[in-house]
Amino acid sequence: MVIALRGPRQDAVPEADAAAAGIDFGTSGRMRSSLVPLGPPVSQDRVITSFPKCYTPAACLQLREHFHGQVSIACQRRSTGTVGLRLSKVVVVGDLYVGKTSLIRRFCRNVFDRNYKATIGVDFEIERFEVAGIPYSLQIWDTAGQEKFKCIASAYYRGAQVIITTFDLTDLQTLDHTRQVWDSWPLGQWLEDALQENEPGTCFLFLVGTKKDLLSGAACEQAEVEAVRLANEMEAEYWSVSAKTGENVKAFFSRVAALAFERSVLQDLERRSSAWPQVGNGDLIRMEGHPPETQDSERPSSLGCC
Ligand SMILES: Nc1nc2c(ncn2[C@@H]2O[C@H](COP(=O)(O)OP(=O)(O)OP(=O)(O)O)[C@@H](O)[C@H]2O)c(=O)[nH]1
Ligand SMILES: [Mg+2]
Repeated sequence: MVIALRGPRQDAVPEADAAAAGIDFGTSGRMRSSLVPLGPPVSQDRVITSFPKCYTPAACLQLREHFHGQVSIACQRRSTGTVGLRLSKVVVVGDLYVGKTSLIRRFCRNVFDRNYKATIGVDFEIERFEVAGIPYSLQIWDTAGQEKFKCIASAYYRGAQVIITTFDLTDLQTLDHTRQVWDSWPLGQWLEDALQENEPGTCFLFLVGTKKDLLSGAACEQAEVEAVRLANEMEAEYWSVSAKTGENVKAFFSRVAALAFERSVLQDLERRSSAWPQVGNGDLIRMEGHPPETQDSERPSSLGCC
């Protein structure tokens, strides 16, 4: 089977950097290592210092204005484990022609092409950020909307931290379709594939309305009422964007990066706290005196992000 997969653009991950970081793109463009290249500092517009705001409070699952306390402390101490070395996976799904590729290209390359070129199979971009002083990278997967390519795309959904479900604000059939897909979960097409490949509750879901530039303010608000309702049902955060004008695109991906980063750090803290080495079989050692005090702030209590 031929898998159509295009790799990251060469200027994003220069081969020399990739080799230094142990990344091998081979001839297919497919990356074989999850190490992040040791490149130059990330560009200024990828530096996230404060918790990015949501699009609207009604469409948002969490209104916090700061990073989780444990995450802030871990970042200050630069004890975020392997988070800065790994790639977090973001998968963009939705009907054909809704603007998935355009959205990703606007963010990653700051370009917009009005000509439609259907995505064949899957494609990905790697985008480097610095979040709260820690390097962080997203691997953003663009999938094909055309039915005949879906089986290829579904193989790449595994391990996603974020699923971005897109629909076209000017074609509400694509929102209806998203609803049908959601309502028929666990049997509904692309969301089924994306969610089934991942543990329940481990992915952030976003619902994104595209082509905002083509609607008047009033028409957009009208379309958004329905979309926000569905987003709430899906427990997804809602955004409206335009790849053509770039409206909300950077703000949206900053939010995606910050939420995914925060969860990665919390998961890493939890993993490390549960992986303390145990000596012997665990019931032969008796502690005398008082155990050393542990600060509550150092102990991750849950993975909850609110
Ligand atoms: N005006 C406007 N047109 C857009 C916008 N986003 C995408 N388009 C246009 O919509 C068409 C489809 O965009 P794509 O990004 O290729 O759509 P896609 O979802 O990737 O399609 P598939 O790869 O087939 O699944 C193209 O002609 C784009 O130029 C937008 O924000 N505004
Ligand atoms: Mg596409």
